[in-house]
Amino acid sequence: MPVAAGAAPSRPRLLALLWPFAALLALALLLPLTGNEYWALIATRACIYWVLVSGLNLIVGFAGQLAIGYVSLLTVGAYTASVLAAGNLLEPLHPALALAAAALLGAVFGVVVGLPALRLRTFYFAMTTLGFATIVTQVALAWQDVTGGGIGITGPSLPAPFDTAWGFYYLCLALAALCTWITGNIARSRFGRALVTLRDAEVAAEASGIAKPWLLVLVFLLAGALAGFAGGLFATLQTYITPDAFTFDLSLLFFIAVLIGGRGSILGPLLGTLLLTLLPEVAAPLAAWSTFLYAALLLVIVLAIPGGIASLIDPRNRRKLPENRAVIPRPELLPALLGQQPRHAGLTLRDIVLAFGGVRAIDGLDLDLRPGEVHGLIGPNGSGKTTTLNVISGYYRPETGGMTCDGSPLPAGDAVGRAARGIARTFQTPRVVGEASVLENVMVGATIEGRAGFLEALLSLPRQRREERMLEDRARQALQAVGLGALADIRADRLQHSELRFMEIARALMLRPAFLMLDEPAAGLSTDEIKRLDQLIRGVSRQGIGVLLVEHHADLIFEICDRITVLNLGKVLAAGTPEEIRSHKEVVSAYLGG
Ligand SMILES: Nc1ncnc2c1ncn2[C@@H]1O[C@H](COP(=O)(O)OP(=O)(O)OP(=O)(O)O)[C@@H](O)[C@H]1O
Repeated sequence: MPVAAGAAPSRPRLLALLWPFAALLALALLLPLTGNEYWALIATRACIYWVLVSGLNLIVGFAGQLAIGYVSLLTVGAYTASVLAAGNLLEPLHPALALAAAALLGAVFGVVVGLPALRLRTFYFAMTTLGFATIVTQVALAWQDVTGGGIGITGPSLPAPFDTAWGFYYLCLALAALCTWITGNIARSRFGRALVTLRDAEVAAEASGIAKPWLLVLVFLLAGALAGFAGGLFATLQTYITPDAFTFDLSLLFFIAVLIGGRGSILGPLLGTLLLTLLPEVAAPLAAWSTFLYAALLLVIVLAIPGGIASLIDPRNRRKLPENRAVIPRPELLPALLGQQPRHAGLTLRDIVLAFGGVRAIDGLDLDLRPGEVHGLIGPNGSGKTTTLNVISGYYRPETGGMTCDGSPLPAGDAVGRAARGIARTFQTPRVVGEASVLENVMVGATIEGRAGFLEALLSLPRQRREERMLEDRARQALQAVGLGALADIRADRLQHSELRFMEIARALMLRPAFLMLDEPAAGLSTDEIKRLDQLIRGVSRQGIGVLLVEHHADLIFEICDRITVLNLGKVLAAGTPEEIRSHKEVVSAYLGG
């Protein structure tokens, strides 16, 4: 039921997805029937918090960035709106314009706060967001002429019909609903899937051509604008603000609302925000203990339900899976999925050298990968096979040597650019997003084909919806082809190891690649599964795709490869057809044995 990052759902699934939101909205619309203005105040506050948390959710819950000090953007928005409406800096602005300016400044500061995330990891980034929150509060205190310093400043007051408790409540409710809709749209778009893939499987995201900096900047812009706007609304609700209103507790509330809600969900954090806003009211005598209550609630959720509220309400967790299921690929579906590759010049490596400290992992390697051929790369452990794959896919930058792809140079060390050159890969240990469905994981493979921009995704415009439908159809086709069609809507972390290997192949095929590099795809597979993998790889190469196969299963290698390169201590020990390799004396004694 949570709106997880993912594919455009079919109609019954859409209804299942939407009814909790519709029920919450119906309850919220009926709230004025209570006639109790105190509830109007609490519910308005919950709506305003959600405007902020909905954006923060994309950063924390989807992108996995620990932005703890997000109260700073609420502060920036609240002061911007108040100062501009009061005319302390310029001529007084209309409150609506002051709120718009708060969103604008929030967006700018959102990016400023977010930029360190491009370089810093987890806790270091969390610390910078906290540092920023302190700076903003100090500026609000010190800039007395404008902000009123410790004495504070009057918040904007909106004109009729928003100048009554219920009038303002309806405005905030409409804005909260709008935020739910737009962030849900992002979550279900290629941008949402890209965010969770960057969070859980960064190398797989890069291999699919997903560029982290741009994506994060867009999300920081959006989340900052929402937080700034929420700040303006907060100042309106409070009618008067001082720096004390923006406590660390409040920042903690926003952050914990996302965590207890669950990562990669919209409904979970929405319920988390409601819970945390209502909790101090229900337990009013414990108000002084609110930080303690938040921390205790967080501990209970983390220990008892690590996936948060979202995991409790996610139907993909409950659907029973057949016990003795088998992956039966259908290579006959590959022509429709992949089309026929146009003839191209292949992929070449010349004189590649790469050393790690004193270890020459690759030492003068030449390799030619031709279209429509399966090229085996074999050798003992530590001979440089995976390193070769990482050099081709741009993760490692060789010290010397050059590469070309289809006749033009392949720049070293550009992992994100490989997808656009038609180079796809799988990993020795499958890199997947466990909390996303199998279908969503596979759809990530064709992220770079999306033409609809962030704004189109935000508003779910026709081109965006059309592309999503096409992408979902193709991903289902790819899953049928590798034999996982029946598991498309299951969470990936419920799959067996062998199924994950086939899922990674489906994700790579989504790119309709010119070259496919498979890193030990048969590892952990049963004999039957290896036979089926064999059929699948042959099917792929028949479509004109050049396959580079790194493998330890000699039977598979000699069965399907057109050419084989044998590495030893980073050097080519032998290269040729399977027959030539089988009768190569040094290979037999060094690697094949006997
Ligand atoms: N990131 C790294 N830092 C330091 N040394 C590394 C790194 N990656 C690989 N090596 C070293 O480079 C050599 C080649 O490693 P590589 O993983 O490419 O071998 P491989 O043939 O793929 O082995 P396996 O079959 O065990 O996967 C090894 O000696 C390994 O220890």
